[in-house]
Amino acid sequence: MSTAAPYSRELQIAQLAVQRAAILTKRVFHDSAKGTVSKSDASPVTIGDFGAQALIISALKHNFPQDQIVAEEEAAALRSDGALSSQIWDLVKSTSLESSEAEGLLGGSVPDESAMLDLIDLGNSAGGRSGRVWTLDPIDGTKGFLRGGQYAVCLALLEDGDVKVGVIGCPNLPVDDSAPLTADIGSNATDATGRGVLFSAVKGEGATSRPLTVGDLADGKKISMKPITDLASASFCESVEAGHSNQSESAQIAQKLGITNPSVRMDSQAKYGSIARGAGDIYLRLPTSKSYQEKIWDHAGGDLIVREAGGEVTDTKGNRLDFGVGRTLASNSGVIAAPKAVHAKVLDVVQEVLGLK
Ligand SMILES: Nc1ncnc2c1ncn2[C@@H]1O[C@H](COP(=O)(O)OS(=O)(=O)O)[C@@H](OP(=O)(O)O)[C@H]1O
Ligand SMILES: [Mg+2]
Ligand SMILES: [Mg+2]
Ligand SMILES: [Mg+2]
Repeated sequence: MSTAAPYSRELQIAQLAVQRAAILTKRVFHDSAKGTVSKSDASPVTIGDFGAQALIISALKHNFPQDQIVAEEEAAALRSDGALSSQIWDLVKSTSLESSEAEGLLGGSVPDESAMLDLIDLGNSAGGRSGRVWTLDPIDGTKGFLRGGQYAVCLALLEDGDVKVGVIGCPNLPVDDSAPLTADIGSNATDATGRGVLFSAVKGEGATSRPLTVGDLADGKKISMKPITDLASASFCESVEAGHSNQSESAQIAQKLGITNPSVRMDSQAKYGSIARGAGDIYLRLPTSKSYQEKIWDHAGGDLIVREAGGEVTDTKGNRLDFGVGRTLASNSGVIAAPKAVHAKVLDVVQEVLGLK
């Protein structure tokens, strides 16, 4: 007698929900009016972020009504801006998967505009150490999205603070797992043929990649990090924004490790997916300020995908990322992701340069 793979239903719903949301974000990218507004921390949010959040939460509520949701966006700004809200509603009501069977699994369309706003606000849970919590970044790397660079639609399931399922849709990464890591800022690579990848992982079951929206969900191929023995040939990636990661410290670390390639700067959790499939080797995110706390939706899926592909992910103190303390990674500082075989060496140099040892 065969038993279903663990979390198979959660994985299937998460993959379909991310696919549908990614279709919405691509529609927004090709539309000149992105409805960009500036949030209180001066970061941008677009109708794509709001629309993708509404569609994914709708699918989660339909399938897992008891689960908590921690998502990046909230509807407050839309409740006081009817024009923006109706722009998003136009998108949400007209975006669906081609397969009616898949649409049925997601619970079909959102009933009306007011329900859409309420769905967006269901992402306001506090998170924490107990129970099932989905964490969602409808567009990770909004700045990358706006400039035609990398961005990702990110969804993960935590159970008692532990990541069990991670799904990351990257519309602008090459499908080919062996394509070299490139910074493609402003390269107009968006939607070019051969782009769009869906990374997935279930705890204990490994990590996969597959084309984002083409083919059967069962088509996922196992991915693993590149076995590296010689750090001199390693490639490392980091944020585009200097305010998100200390790039002068990372350059010193790379030099001390003997890495000769310059860093590849790309937005979003596409960095985690890229190293998990061996297109790159190391992801460094070094804190720029003591006060900024990383958000759980910026890391949960990527943390699992890299670890299931044979990597190690810690903060700069060497601790595993702790997703059970709320909406942020309040007890962590920075991120160091690398193949298991070299992680300790990388961490050692990080701590030396940061004066942590
Ligand atoms: N000060 C500071 N420090 C560190 N991180 C920050 C900071 N401010 C914002 N953010 C979060 O960074 C998310 C995108 O960062 P990335 O490194 O993936 O991309 S980027 O190259 O920096 O754009 C970005 O995600 P999105 O808002 O989903 O785009 C933010 O959640
Ligand atoms: Mg944001
Ligand atoms: Mg983000
Ligand atoms: Mg975001």
